[in-house]
Amino acid sequence: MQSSETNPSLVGLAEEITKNAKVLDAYITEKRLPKPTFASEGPLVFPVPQDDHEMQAARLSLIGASRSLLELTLGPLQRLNLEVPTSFQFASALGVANHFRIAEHVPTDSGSEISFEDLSQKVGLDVNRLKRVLRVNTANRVFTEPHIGYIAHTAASKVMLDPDASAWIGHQMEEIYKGSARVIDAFHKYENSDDVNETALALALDGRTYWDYLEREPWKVQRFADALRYVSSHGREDIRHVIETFDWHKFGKTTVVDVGGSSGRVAISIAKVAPNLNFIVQDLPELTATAKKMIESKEPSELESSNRVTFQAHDFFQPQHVRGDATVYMYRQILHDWPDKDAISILKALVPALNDGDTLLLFEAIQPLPNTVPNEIERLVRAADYLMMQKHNSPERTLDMWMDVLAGADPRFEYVSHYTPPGSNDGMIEVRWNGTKKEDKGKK
Ligand SMILES: C[S@@+](CC[C@H](N)C(=O)[O-])C[C@H]1O[C@@H](n2cnc3c(N)ncnc32)[C@H](O)[C@@H]1O
Repeated sequence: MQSSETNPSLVGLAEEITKNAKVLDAYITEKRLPKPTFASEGPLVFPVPQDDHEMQAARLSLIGASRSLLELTLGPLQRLNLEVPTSFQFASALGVANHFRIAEHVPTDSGSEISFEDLSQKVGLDVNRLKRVLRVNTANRVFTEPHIGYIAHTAASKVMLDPDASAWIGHQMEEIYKGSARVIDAFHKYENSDDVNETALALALDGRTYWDYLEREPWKVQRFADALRYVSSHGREDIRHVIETFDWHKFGKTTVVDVGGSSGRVAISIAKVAPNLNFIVQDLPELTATAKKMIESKEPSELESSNRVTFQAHDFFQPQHVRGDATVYMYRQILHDWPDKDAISILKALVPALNDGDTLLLFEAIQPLPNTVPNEIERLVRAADYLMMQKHNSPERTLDMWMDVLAGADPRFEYVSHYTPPGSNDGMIEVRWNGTKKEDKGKK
């Protein structure tokens, strides 16, 4: 790490901010893109395309330098004693606003507003509580109070009008957030357990694993699928980073089994760019039923690719029964939900279906080593790993950790390649099944 990163000066950071802000502003002006603003007409996504790596790098530098400048200016004491604790109050108040669907009842026309009293009637929340919750949000630029007693949208509050974005906030604030609050309790109670039942989130969910909890509350299955759809189509989690850079044609005409494929969104996206591939999407019975309904309601334009996608209920701990037609088995963001011993069991359950030369694709984040990526990325990847610990007692894995899981499952899994596209959180690890390897070993 450069000393300018560990010991930056206020002016040096301000200059870096100015330099990158000018680059981005010139680009936005030249391309006639909408200017970023807090106002309700503002774009919901920073108006620079994801695949413009140069502009995204300028943006990342601007965010990084801005955060460093803010943290230095606050000073360590104010940052840790005030800024960090206040941030979870903002998160809580956002969760309340989202839960009561307040955004849907605030008029969206530019310049229009609604009184607290009228809003209280519409959302069914006591006016005093509503006012206090919303004023935390307005201080965070989610909604605004242009006149005392009246509420209007900002660009940020309009995010909650997207049902998938709202599902994501609901999943985070009504499920994940509860687990974050129980980490200390879980550490005391379960010490160094790596059991999926003994997590901070399980403590918050009456001892149930997240998947058990979902199974008993079907509408939350739908919300989780919607939340995944949202997060997988934005920013670093956008599945297109990997899908559009991977060579799907090399498999020829074949069937891909997407194990734990949720509502089939990833399979359908791949089917669009890979006309040679058919997909079987496997998931828990509740999700599979939901997915089938979602497919039926698809736009005609989506149907061409979704026709090549079928659904099957399958528990991935049970032996894989799709064999023969299928030569590729894909697991996207599956094994990161499981501690090593369970991830190994999941892969062992695949082995009976494999023929020599079949491919296993692990479509997963490959965790970078500390201090090898900009702090802005480091924050995200470490938070993701911490979340996996709270939720499933599982880790986000480095490449070496992935290799250990594969070796633990079966020595006949042979590493072929891995990569993480620029700007992507997801990576791809390609593995080939070498069915003759064990026999060779046996002859020795
Ligand atoms: C993090 S999600 C990933 C979903 C999908 N692959 C994607 O990338 O959007 C994990 C998925 O695993 C599924 N799942 C959990 N336990 C399962 C099991 N025992 N058998 C099959 N699927 C399971 C969940 O229902 C969920 O859809």
